[in-house]
Amino acid sequence: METRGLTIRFGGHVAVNNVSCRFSPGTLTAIVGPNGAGKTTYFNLVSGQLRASAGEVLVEGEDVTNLAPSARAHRGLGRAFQLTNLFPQLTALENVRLAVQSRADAGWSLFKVWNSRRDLIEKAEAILERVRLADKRHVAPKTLSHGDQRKLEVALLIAMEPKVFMFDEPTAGMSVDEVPTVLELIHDIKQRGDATVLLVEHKMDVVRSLADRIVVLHNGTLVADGDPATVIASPVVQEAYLGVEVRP
Ligand SMILES: Nc1ncnc2c1ncn2[C@@H]1O[C@H](COP(=O)(O)OP(=O)(O)OP(=O)(O)O)[C@@H](O)[C@H]1O
Repeated sequence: METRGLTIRFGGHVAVNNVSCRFSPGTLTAIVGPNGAGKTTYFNLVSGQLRASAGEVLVEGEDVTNLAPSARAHRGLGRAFQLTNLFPQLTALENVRLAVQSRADAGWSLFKVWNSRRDLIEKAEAILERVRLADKRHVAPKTLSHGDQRKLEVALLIAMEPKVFMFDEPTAGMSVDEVPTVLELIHDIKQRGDATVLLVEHKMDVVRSLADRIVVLHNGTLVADGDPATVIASPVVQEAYLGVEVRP
């Protein structure tokens, strides 16, 4: 996935400013920066929730800039959303079943398709197992703990088999004991295949433990890009992101 000169203006304010960046399969890139730096807006531009004022988004060389979010999702851009795409009246397993069916172009009927496609059932169950939710398969999403809801979001994303996984602060609001599992799942996604993983994250310990590369945004502009140790040590990050005053 690649963005070229990606820019959005809100009135006179440039929230994302001419960001050109290429992300490779098998790599987890953390996008960091202070509050209001433009990280979530950049994600919105990539996934299509916002339309760019200028620039392009490319997936495997194809320009998707003018496509709606659903069409971008079909091209392989997968973004984890907080339960907005869940069916609350269905169980965790049924939700994953529907996502698996949708990916297999097997339609949206839960019963008709389900009885004839044992392979899809097994796939949904394997995904729930992979995200450590097998024992909660028959539970309604809203009764799950916050951490388990996040795991279910990851399950739905895995079911869609995207080329690019996008996580925006995946551990936000989670209790301390729930964090490691979700981080493990994200690590596992990167390890398993050749997925491109993008992570917006404030917590530097999380970034350090997961990222192969760090991109820093500041006032909408890309100000640093490289391997974690180099980027974290760079004066621009010490000053702009960590708030350390750097003197010559
Ligand atoms: N729809 C909008 N209309 C006007 N301004 C917006 C809109 N969306 C974002 N902005 C502005 O764009 C800038 C970037 O916001 P954004 O939420 O992308 O930052 P962020 O880096 O994700 O911050 P945080 O870490 O606090 O989530 C901010 O100044 C914000 O106020």
